Formats: sequence, structure tokens, C-alpha cells
Amino acid sequence: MAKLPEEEHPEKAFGWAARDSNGVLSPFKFSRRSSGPKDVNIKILYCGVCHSDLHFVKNEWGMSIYPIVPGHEIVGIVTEVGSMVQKFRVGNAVGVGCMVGGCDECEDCKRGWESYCPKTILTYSNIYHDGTVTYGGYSDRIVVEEHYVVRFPDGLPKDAGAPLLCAGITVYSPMRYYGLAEPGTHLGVVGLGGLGHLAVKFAKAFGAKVTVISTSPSKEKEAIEHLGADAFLVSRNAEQMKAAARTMDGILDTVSAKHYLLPLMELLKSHGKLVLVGAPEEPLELPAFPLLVGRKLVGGSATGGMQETQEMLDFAAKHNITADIEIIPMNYINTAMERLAKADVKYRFVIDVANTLSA
Ligand SMILES: NC(=O)c1ccc[n+]([C@@H]2O[C@H](COP(=O)([O-])OP(=O)(O)OC[C@H]3O[C@@H](n4cnc5c(N)ncnc54)[C@H](O)[C@@H]3O)[C@@H](O)[C@H]2O)c1
Ligand SMILES: [Zn+2]
Ligand SMILES: [Zn+2]
Repeated sequence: MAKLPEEEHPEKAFGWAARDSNGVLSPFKFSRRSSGPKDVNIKILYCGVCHSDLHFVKNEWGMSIYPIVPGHEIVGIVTEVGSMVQKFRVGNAVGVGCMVGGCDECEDCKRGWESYCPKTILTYSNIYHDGTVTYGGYSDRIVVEEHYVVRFPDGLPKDAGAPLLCAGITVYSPMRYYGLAEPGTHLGVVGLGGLGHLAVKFAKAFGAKVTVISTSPSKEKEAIEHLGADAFLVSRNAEQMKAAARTMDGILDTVSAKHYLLPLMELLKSHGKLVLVGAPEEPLELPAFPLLVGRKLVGGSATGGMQETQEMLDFAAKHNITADIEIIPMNYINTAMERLAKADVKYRFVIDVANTLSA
């Protein structure tokens, strides 16, 4: 018989978990492995609440393994290191993002593109090398192989910096990869949530011109005055959309639900790139003609590699890029998830794990 989560490993751990697809989280006792030679043991301080956590607890992608302890925007302090660990010492501030393992041998792993490894192991609700289920950052601590841990720069606040570990790298990586991080690029950002608001900040730091495309006219003032966007389009306003046709070099689409791609493709110049990072559960319609006629490209991107994540954090520290957050106690998480589903957050919930999670 399979062991209970509490007895699987030698070290006691505590967090909050969803038990089934109603997605309600509640206190959960489980266990963590003892640190191996290459492992870093981390006391978790803060953990961001990503929309993927919501997709997962509700099994919207059909791949959830319950119970789920979500959380992959983790910032913490090293409490123990294995004998072969080289990069970290006890007391260091570190981050953990969306993955905690991979094959370390395939072409993607070797190129530093670990998030594309076919055997990538997600931080939660995935099966680890030892056959046990992974549990994420809505918990007191985590043990992670050194390669999948990043140094958290001194200059970054640990709470508002936590969302960089997923939301940040997920928008930074495609801008670099698809050649949209050049000064003067005109970038559209669709969906002004956790990912979207960081996309605006990174794009501005790269020297791009940024237009936010949103369904909510109420977000305009803040997008321009506070986040620094250059322009704002209401996607339902046909006139505005028409006037902006063929003006953008690229668009980063962070929308979490089904939506139409055609109006976005029309905003692209010839040879422009529409990059999907949002992960709606239902398939999106992809019309061929605008692709052919303007030689446009539709691509996707999944988080980013480990070295690139370090580079992104260092860049964020240098340019003072952090998320706009609402700090919450652990026991607020179910309300936070309900509000996240309604896009009622500016722009990321971050759980104050160390001060509010008690066994
Ligand atoms: N590619 C990756 O590696 C990766 C990483 C992290 C998150 N994600 C996915 O990206 C998406 C966004 O994540 P987030 O944490 O920023 O979520 P979020 O809830 O903070 O933001 C989503 C935004 O989309 C908008 N939106 C929702 N439905 C819409 C619709 N039908 N039309 C237009 N806009 C709509 C919301 O108003 C909100 O501003 C999620 O699907 C998440 O799972 C993907
Ligand atoms: Zn995420
Ligand atoms: Zn691999």
C-alpha cells in the first residue's frame, strides 16, 4: 500500500492543500525528503499565487494529482545544504520557480532550456525522481536540488520579488527569445494581470513601446500612469482596434481564458509575432489567412531556463522591477483564489508564509 504523505519521507512538513477539484485549500500535514548531497533545504518566507495554481487546484488542465500543495513563486532562506552543493550556504536568500527537476541530459537541459525538457518535474502535483509527488510553496519548507534553485538578489524585496519566479520569467523569456526585447520594439500586452503587469515593466526596461490591450477600460489610467505603458486599447472598441491595426512588432498574450486571436493578429505588422503565454483550458481558434498574408507567427513559451531565471532576477534587481502585490495570510487563500478567478487583484497575491502558516 502507498504510504501516507505524512509518512513518505523522514522530515515533517506542513502546508495547505486542495484535496479535490472543488479547489478548496485547507491545512495539510505531509513530509519532505532529507537533504541529499546536491540538495538545498529552504525555509519558505513568501509564495506568490499564480493563476496556474488556480488552474491546477480546479484540475482545469486535467493533469492534477491530489492532494495538491500549490505554489511556484517561492522565496526563502537556506537552512541546510548537501555536501556537494556549491552555489549556496546556510542563510542565503534563494528562489524556486516552476520546476524542481529534469533529466539533465537532453538537448534542452544541456542548452539551459530546462523548462522544455520532456521530463521536466514541476514544483507541485508532479512525480519526482523517487516516485513521490511534489508539493509546492504554500508550505513551511522545501527541499530542492541545487540546479533548480536561484540566488535571490539582495536588492530585491522578498515579498514583491517572489512573483518574478514564475510570472517574471514567463514574460521575460519570450521577449528575449522572440527578439521583442530590443529598444524601439512596439509590444502589445494582452491581459493585465500578474503576468501582464510584469510584462509592461520588463518591456519598458528593455526600451520598448508598450500598448496594453484589455477588456477593462477601467485599467487604462493605472496602466499608463502607474505601470508606464505608452498606450491602451480596449479590445471591445472596434474603432480603437482598427486605428491600431498593423502597428505592433509583437504581442504577448497572457489571457487565462478562451478568447479570439484574430483581432490581436490584426494589430501586428507584417512578420509580427503573437506569443501565447496564457494557458486557457479550451483550444483557441487560429485563422490561417492573416498568418499567410502578413507572414505572421504565432508561438508559445513556458516559463524559462534556470540560468535565464537568474539573469532575469539580476536584471529586475538592477532596474527595480518588482510585482505590485497584495500580501495575504495563509488562511486567506480560498478568498484570494475566488478573487483571482474574477481578476480582482492588483496584481499578484503573495502569501506571507513564514508569519502566517502555523501547524
Ligand atoms: N506559459 C507559462 O509558462 C505560464 C506561466 C505562468 C502562468 N501561465 C498562465 O498565464 C495565464 C495568466 O496568468 P496570471 O497569473 O497572469 O493570471 P491573472 O489572473 O493574474 O491574469 C489574467 C488576465 O487575463 C484577463 N482575462 C481573463 N479572461 C479574459 C478574457 N476572456 N478575455 C480577455 N482577458 C481576460 C484577466 O482580466 C487578467 O487580467 C494563466 O492561464 C496561467 O496559467 C502560463
Ligand atoms: Zn505560475
Ligand atoms: Zn532534459
